[in-house]
Amino acid sequence: MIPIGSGASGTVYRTTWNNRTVAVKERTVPERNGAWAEAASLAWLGTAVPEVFEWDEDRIVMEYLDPGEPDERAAEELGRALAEIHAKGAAKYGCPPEEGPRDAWIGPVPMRNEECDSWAEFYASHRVEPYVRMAVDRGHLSHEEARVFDRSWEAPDEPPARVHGDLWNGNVHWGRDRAWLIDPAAHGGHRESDLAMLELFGCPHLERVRGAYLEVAPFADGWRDRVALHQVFPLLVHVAAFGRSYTERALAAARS
Ligand SMILES: Nc1ncnc2c1ncn2[C@@H]1O[C@H](COP(=O)(O)OP(=O)(O)OP(=O)(O)O)[C@@H](O)[C@H]1O
Repeated sequence: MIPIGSGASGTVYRTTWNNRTVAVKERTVPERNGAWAEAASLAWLGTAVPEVFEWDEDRIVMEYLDPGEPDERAAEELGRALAEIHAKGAAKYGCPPEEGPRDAWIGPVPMRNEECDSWAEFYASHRVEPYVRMAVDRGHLSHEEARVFDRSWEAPDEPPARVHGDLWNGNVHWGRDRAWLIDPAAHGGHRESDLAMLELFGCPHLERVRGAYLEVAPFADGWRDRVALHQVFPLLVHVAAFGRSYTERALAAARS
């Protein structure tokens, strides 16, 4: 077992399994449903993701992805793959991945997938309020600051998309001649959210990824003005999980 990466939830190893080279992600943090949610998310997205061969509560055995360098062609292909995934759709905003758990995780904190009739309701109830509460409880947000998040969240009415759900730069794996999506927290969501999250901490060739995406699946007018709104959720997760260094940015996004 050769360690090849680690993150919030565990360590990833390269090893041999049934005569093939695989990646095994072992959970060092006991997260109920963690492996289940990730395995179900990977299967549900089904495009540009590693194949899952086997999983149990403590580990996922999946296709090993050779490492490579970001390049423009792979970035454009990634944009088109993302459009393809989104277009697979979802039954409702907030629905869990097929055969996946309602109670999942986003990084080191819990994330609940609960069906809602509108994106605005889903976003307020399950992607904003729980993390505002968590951040306040942990002393990372004052009660006065918390009120900034007590607002309505509006994005153009679209059918729910099948979203990756945790699409920050670290969850794009640049392989040999292509890019892969790893570590999803998939659910029925708004497709603008994935692209907005990818922009949050930057991503190599982001313009290429987004350009290729929009060529296939344009967003409604005004999407640039909504990037901050979609970034409120991942920023709040950072505030709740890691503390006040993200508070000002989260507040600014919510005020925009
Ligand atoms: N299938 C794979 N093949 C090759 N390398 C992989 C594979 N899956 C993950 N890795 C490597 O392991 C690293 C950590 O993986 P991953 O993001 O899934 O872990 P994590 O603990 O969920 O991290 P975090 O929650 O902090 O994002 C990745 O950045 C990547 O370099």
